[in-house]
Amino acid sequence: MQAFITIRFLDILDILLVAVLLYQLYRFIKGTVAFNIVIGLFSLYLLWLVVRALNMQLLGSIMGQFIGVGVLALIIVFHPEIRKFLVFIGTNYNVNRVLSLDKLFGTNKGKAVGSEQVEILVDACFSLSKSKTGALIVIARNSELLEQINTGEILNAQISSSLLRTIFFKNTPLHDGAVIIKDNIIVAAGCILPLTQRDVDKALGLRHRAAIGITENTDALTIVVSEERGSVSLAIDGELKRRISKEVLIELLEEDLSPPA
Ligand SMILES: Nc1ncnc2c1ncn2[C@@H]1O[C@H](COP(=O)(O)OP(=O)(O)OP(=O)(O)O)[C@@H](O)[C@H]1O
Repeated sequence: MQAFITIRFLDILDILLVAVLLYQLYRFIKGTVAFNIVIGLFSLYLLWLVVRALNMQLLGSIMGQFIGVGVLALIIVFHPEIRKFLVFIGTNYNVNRVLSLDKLFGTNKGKAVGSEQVEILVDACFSLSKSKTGALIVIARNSELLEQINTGEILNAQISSSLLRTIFFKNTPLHDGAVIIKDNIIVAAGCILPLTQRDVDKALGLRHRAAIGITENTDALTIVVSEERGSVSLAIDGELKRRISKEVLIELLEEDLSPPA
């Protein structure tokens, strides 16, 4: 007897790819207003299917017209999200890790920040925390962050605790904005980062929103020192680990900055 449904390997791959894409899309829009819009549109689509199944002509044709222009409307409404999503696909560290030219040609640069520099960095952060000096330090990994670097002042200086404390010293020209570190070098200071659009704790201000924002679409890590509370937090993959101790920060940095196996 002929099997009623035949499932090919490609069908399974197809379903898996759609599932991964939907999951990435969910992660991307979760907590944003786009999530509510998607739920609203999906409910409308389900309603339209029911209306069609019940053969309700008038309502069906009105909703059909609406759904007919739906794709165009979606592109217009979600223009910023679609742009961000495409950038995310292109710069996401997982994709970069798999397709990395460095890896292909065996020129992997190793750790973005060496163990010695991690210690200097952490010392500087806790010294800033003690004096309640606000700071925002981004460590770039595979993402180049050129767009953000270009908004600041290029320094290309060795990582040193005194330099970091000087940069963030209140009322100096470079204390506003973020420092970006790449390949063991302080590349730039006074950089402007994208703010997260997600619903975060209302107690978090712009510095913390910027720390989260840059890690949502890139594989960068961000250390943020609160000027108000003196607490130190670390943002990774759009999540903020708040009020962490010196030991935990060193541990997390060592773990996350290790080159991919
Ligand atoms: N988009 C941005 N990119 C980089 N730095 C930013 C950005 N927006 C704000 N900042 C920095 O954050 C500072 C303002 O921080 P704000 O007090 O709003 O944040 P916060 O999260 O409450 O931090 P704190 O706990 O230190 O007060 C600004 O002076 C500026 O240095």
